[in-house]
Amino acid sequence: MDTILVVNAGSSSVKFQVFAVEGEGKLQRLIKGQMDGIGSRPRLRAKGAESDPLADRVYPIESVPDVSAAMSIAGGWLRDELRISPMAVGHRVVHGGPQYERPVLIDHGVVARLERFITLAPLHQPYNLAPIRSLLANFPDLPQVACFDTAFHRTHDAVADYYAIPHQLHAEGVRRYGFHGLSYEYVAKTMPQVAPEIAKGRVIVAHLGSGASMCALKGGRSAESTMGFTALDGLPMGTRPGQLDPGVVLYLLSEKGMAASAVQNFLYRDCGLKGLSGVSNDMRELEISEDPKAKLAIEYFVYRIGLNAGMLAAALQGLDAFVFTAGIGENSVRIRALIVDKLAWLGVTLDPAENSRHARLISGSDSRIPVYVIPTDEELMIARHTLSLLANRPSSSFRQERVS
Ligand SMILES: Nc1ncnc2c1ncn2[C@@H]1O[C@H](COP(=O)(O)OP(=O)(O)O)[C@@H](O)[C@H]1O
Ligand SMILES: CC(=O)OP(=O)(O)O
Ligand SMILES: [Mg+2]
Repeated sequence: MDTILVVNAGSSSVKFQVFAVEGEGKLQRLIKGQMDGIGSRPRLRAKGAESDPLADRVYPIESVPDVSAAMSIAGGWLRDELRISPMAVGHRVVHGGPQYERPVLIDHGVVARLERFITLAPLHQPYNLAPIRSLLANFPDLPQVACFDTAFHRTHDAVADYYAIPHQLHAEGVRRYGFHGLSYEYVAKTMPQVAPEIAKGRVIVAHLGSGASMCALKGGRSAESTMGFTALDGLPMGTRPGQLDPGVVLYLLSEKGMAASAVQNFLYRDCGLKGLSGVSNDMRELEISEDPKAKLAIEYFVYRIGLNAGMLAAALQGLDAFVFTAGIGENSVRIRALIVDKLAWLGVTLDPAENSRHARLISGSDSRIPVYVIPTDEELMIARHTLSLLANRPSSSFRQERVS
């Protein structure tokens, strides 16, 4: 059976999925798993196509020191116990810089170019590249494809991606990119089945997970995003502040005497919901906390989403639908209700019963525009890209290149 392995490596986990390639390029999910708790309590968990449990194993902390080690344990399990030998591997790579507008087949040159963006995505890029390097070293003939969070946003009007700084810096790549593009692409591709007429129009998608951003879609293409040069900008997130006056960074450097590396760590790991609440970066814990600062963190999160919705509606010159996705957007009844309340000025209303049962359409029957919940699937998007890139190669003969 031909299979594609998809890897989504983060700072403390490696998520993976295996898809079977069926006739006419159809993909069937076979395995969904993750190795998390790297550096704390390493644990491999995986389920089959019917959510049947396939593995749940805990490892000694010293045997899984980093993402590469996690990847080799998960890879060994897939290869040795499940006899999976993929014809290709697709990876989520968060930063593709100005050059990559679409997924690309990986070679050493690609890896070297992507390494340049490590400082622009320190929470993601090093961990995205670690499994790529280790597979390239161990299986040099195995086709690997990099799929970028930034690529989907390359359809912005040029003016949208400038900062008001001297032009030379823009030419060097200091510009707005936008992230979560694989998630937005999946939602944009799903919209025509959900609401064909609206999919041609103006839609705001709110990807609310550990990282959070919003995207303005016009006719299924990205027109604006709340994120910019790095995944720090825009909405407040689990541990990142979102929009911040650069004067705050100057203050930390000059008044607090912090080194640049300390500021980087602070902005990526200690701010956002975690910093503001002092309780947790996890929305579930904030929702059950009685701490007034946890309530403030939720209020701030919702407030900023409301403000940014106004900005994106202006970018689109109107709005035909609003979509929630990712961990918080797909699961939190309360946060969705609070956000819809912030959209009341647009004539948006909620159907509380439909919201409570996580229906696809959660707006009220009198709402001026519909509000949807569309669960995202970045891994399926990566598998689709990987397959189509392989199929379009001039000399595509996968079977010769499989790992044996
Ligand atoms: N039932 C829920 N209620 C509220 N928040 C939830 C729920 N389930 C998951 N989340 C939140 O979703 C976030 C993680 O989202 P996810 O999309 O998985 O992020 P990532 O892929 O970036 O790790 C966490 O803040 C988590 O608390
Ligand atoms: C780009 C980004 O913020 O990704 P994640 O939500 O996975 O942290
Ligand atoms: Mg995510």
